[in-house]
Amino acid sequence: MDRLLEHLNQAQRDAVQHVEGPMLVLAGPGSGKTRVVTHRIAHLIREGVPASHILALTFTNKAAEEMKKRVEELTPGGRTWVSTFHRFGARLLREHAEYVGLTPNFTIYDSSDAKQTLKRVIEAGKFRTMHYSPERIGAAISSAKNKLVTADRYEPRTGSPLSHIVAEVYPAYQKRLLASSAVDFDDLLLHVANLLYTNAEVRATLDSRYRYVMVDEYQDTNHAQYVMLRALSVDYPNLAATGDPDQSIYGWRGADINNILQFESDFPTVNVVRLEQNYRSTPNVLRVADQLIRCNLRRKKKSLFTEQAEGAAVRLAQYTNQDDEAKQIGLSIAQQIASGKRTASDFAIFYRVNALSRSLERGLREAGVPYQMIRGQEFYQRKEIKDVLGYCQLINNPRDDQAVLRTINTPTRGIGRKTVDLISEYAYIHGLPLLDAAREAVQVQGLAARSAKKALGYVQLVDKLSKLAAGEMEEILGTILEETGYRKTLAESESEEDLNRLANIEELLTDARQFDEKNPGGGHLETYLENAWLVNETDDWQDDTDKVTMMTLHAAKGLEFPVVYLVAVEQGLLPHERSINDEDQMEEERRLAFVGITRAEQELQLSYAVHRDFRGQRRRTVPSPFLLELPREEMELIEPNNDSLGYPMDWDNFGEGGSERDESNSFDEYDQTATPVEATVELDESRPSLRVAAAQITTASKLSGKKEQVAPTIDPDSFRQGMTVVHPEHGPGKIVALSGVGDNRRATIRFATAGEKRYVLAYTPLRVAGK
Ligand SMILES: Nc1ncnc2c1ncn2[C@@H]1O[C@H](COP(=O)(O)OP(=O)(O)OP(=O)(O)O)[C@@H](O)[C@H]1O
Ligand SMILES: [Mg+2]
Repeated sequence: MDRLLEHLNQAQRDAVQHVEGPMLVLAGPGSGKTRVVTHRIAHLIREGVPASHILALTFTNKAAEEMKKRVEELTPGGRTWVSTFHRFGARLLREHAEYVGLTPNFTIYDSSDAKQTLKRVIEAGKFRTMHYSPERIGAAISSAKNKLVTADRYEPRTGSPLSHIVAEVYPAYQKRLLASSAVDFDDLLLHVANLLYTNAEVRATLDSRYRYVMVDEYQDTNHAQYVMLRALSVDYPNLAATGDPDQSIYGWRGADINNILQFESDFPTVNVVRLEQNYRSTPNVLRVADQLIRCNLRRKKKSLFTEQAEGAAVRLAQYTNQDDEAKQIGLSIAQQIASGKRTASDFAIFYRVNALSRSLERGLREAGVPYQMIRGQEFYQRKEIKDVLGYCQLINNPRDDQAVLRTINTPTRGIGRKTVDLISEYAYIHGLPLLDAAREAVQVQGLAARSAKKALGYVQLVDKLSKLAAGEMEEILGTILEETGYRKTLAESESEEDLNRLANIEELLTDARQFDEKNPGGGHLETYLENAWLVNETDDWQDDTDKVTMMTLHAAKGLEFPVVYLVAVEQGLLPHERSINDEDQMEEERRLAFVGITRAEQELQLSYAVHRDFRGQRRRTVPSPFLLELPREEMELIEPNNDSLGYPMDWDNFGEGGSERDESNSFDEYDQTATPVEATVELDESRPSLRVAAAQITTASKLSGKKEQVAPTIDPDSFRQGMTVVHPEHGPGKIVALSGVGDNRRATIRFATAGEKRYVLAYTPLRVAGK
């Protein structure tokens, strides 16, 4: 048998061998949907379809990379586009930026930059926002964008004061973004969908370029994504979607479950394939999952079977409090590892919101269990990182006003709020980007000559940095740190916080160096920035290290682990408080629990604590109503040591408890909005660059001076940006920037008398000052 089809069942083979026309693979968890996507790509290439005609889209970078890896294993050398929707959107938009009024070097604002911009728009326009926060207004704009309602078509609704405010603010916000040549995350999809919708020529070109479009996790597409996919499947209607409506968990981000339910009416000739065999989980896990999801009324029934043998009973554990929960789970994992039965990477712990992870971290740490927490973008959200990248943004896109505001007085250079306001006003009147307005500072009315001079100094600094744009990333960042005085300011500070910041900056340089190794030759500034902008939650996840994985239920989608712990299955947390009075949202919460449960291969434990400290309050919890929906007769119930509990556990009535609960102090921690922006923070010592290697350099003067002999004894890796080194001829100098790797590692050094010089480190007799 054909090796590609060998490890597939008949239904999977049918899907993989489908070539022309639309296809929908509708199937439950663990049935091989993702496997079908990768194998089908390989099959298409095998059938002679050029790899460049195939586009595969999914939702996280991690999933996209995983797919890319599989496809490369199956068909080495094929160059298929496997990407997230947002990256794909960014790519198309750069190609066609002018159609939507952007420049190709546009900046992508993360949610905090977008929020700042919105705040400025509200302030500058003196909009009467009443009691609506910028967040509320921003969420309403985002929701409109996801439904493809552009600023000029937004209609206020009678009876909705918020919509009247949005109708005023949204166009002003959009105008401000365009003036800065910037987009927010939603725009990446909105602009592209609109472009495809309104420009027949571009649409036809792209439709014919991407003839075979595949989408995994189709149930999570929103309207904008749907329009994009439809537009790319008109002349070549070979759209293949795989998904499971029971796993639709992004309703709050505009995902529209109807996209999958309507697929068959959108494409009447669709080939619908159902996969019914689950290869992931034991029958025990599947029965629990099935019982739960049956309680959703708005769903299509699916059947799922497994040939796996009966496994361990699913456990339902009750703990005294969250510390007990964390401690017991930590100990249990430690024991299983110690007995040799499992390794740390076999385990995953899922929770509804990130804030629940703190006690678990402690529990694992105390039990000596290595773990990694998946928290996404946090690193790129740090102030110091955003500050430095702000300069990069400006080099890449001088119209980016948000980047000017971030950097103009960072580090402090005596440009005060008043100066910035006056320049902003001037920019507004003359329709100029802020940087250009600052360039004309002497003409700004009311601006003191001294302030104008400082503003000009800033402009000159940016101009100087802009000359670097084509360089390597490590060199660009190093020069920014040096020229702006950013590093110096941090290094001279005595505060612990600044030292941490300095360490993060070191890490950024390491990150840049790794990037340069993968993208040699320089000139990749925009790609580097785009990677930083479009980081997702699971990006930092290392699946090759032996650690327990801790993540939110949302991040767990598509993954699988031998042993899964789902914690804090409590009313108000899972289901989340905000969902409790809304049947649709309750169904989505149930789907979220279903996603968590179906990640388990062999063992699953659900748990809740009787008391939980959350957001500074201790309260008696109510177990999740979902627990009542499970087949408890076949589950193993684990009770705590009841001495500390003070009352017996009443399994039949446990849903009734919680009378002590203080409703006014609800669990309203809702960090869903943070999902697209959060980084692995695996304790503190994790980042390699924090361990700045001690510089050990053998000076070349001890050697004969011949290059061949010098090279092997110098360790170019031990030089760091900002270090003071001594050159035998020019004396002491400071390393301004570094670039290149190995024997090609170069340094730009600024000497007190000899000015700036560039050296190949391996061949230059330098020593670290003080050594
Ligand atoms: N025919 C098969 N034979 C053996 N193993 C299989 C087969 N098909 C899939 N698998 C394995 O089953 C597991 C689940 O497959 P996959 O992740 O593709 O399922 P899925 O339908 O995408 O699940 P989810 O809905 O959770 O995303 C994987 O480990 C996969 O390698
Ligand atoms: Mg999958």
